[in-house]
Amino acid sequence: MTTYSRIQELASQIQSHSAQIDKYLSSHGFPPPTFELSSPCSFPPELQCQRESLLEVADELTLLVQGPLQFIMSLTGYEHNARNSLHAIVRFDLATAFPIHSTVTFQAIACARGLELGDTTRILRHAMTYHIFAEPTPGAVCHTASSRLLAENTGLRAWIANTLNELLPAASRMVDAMERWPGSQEPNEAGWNLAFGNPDAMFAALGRDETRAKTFAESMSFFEARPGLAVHYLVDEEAISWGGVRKMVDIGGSHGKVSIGLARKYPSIKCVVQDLKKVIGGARPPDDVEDQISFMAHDFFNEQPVKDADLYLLRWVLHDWSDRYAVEILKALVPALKPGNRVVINESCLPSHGTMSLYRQRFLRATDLTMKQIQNARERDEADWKTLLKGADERFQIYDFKHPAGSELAIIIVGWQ
Ligand SMILES: C[S@@+](CC[C@H](N)C(=O)[O-])C[C@H]1O[C@@H](n2cnc3c(N)ncnc32)[C@H](O)[C@@H]1O
Repeated sequence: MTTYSRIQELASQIQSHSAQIDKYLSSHGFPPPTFELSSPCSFPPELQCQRESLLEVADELTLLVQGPLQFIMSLTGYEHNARNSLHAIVRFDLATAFPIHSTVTFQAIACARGLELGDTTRILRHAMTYHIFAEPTPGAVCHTASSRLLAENTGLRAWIANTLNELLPAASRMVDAMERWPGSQEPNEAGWNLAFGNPDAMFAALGRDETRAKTFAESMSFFEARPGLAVHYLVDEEAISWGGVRKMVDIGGSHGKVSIGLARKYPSIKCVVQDLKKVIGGARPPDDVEDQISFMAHDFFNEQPVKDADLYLLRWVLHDWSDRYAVEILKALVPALKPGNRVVINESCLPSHGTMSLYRQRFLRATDLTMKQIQNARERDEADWKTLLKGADERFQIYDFKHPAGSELAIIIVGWQ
């Protein structure tokens, strides 16, 4: 009997997944993916699962074939520079320095942006190793699908700028912050504070810096537009029996995206959107749901003033805070709660041991580290959510953890006894 090694098994799975993807693309009239300028910058959403499976096995194969030594050395020795050429491309706006369909010289790009020729060439040639720009003939530069995306997508550029201006310096000081403030739960004792020599918590500090706050806001708008964060996962009747909800409070609800979605779907629901005064300022509901939505300035560390709601929502709020502060936010809600009320927490839920492949966990675990690096905040798994709620008040009872397929956020339904 022939026995196959793991790398052969993986290679055969790669073959099978790629064939299925190819078949779907060709039978639906999509071109096969290439790095060329004309290649679409994303895949049809129906291929999401198949692509994830392919990426998962391809990742394992790459790591196995590299071997531990080459893999660790590549991560530390050069992969970090992938971000640095991208940083330069965004900072100096190199992707818009020449028309999408033209081919120009390195010199022309350097001149267009007032940069030194040698630096420009080195940055671009490094980026080209990731198929960001190409050099079709010696000394000539043209766009690829990736560099075109950088030229045309302002949200993506804001995302990169925010990540590399704020998050990368914070990440690089995480271990120093761990040494200086071991186990700290304070939002102003994180890598970000050491990186910028700033004694204030990142969100507060950025709020006072108009330019950085604008880039942060644009980058979050871009990030939130991803399909995995769509509000329909929460607004669907399958997630929560919204039909029976008379009044809900969207705590830290920003400009009311969820409430607007709910009000449009359930004409009898009333929603109060709470956020900080500076965020909610002159916010007004859209005309078609103005009778159903109201905005209220409220700091969620203070006692919840709306006492007659039947459901309180915390969407994507608690992961911005360490347990010490998340408990305070939950405690401030307690005086408003009555038996039969529900609290819905819509947040990431880290997988329990053995329930998700290491490859698929990587994004979630990386996000968890980012939360630590910026504010000593965190992502949580089911056990962490239980501990957090019990720590706030024994009367919180978790009824259900829902993980809608395709959603990046779990729906945690909590009752009040
Ligand atoms: C990551 S955003 C989530 C927004 C919204 N819930 C959503 O799902 O899109 C966190 C929100 O918490 C708000 N926030 C931060 N500190 C707050 C506070 N002390 N009181 C009320 N809202 C606050 C922010 O202004 C922001 O709108």
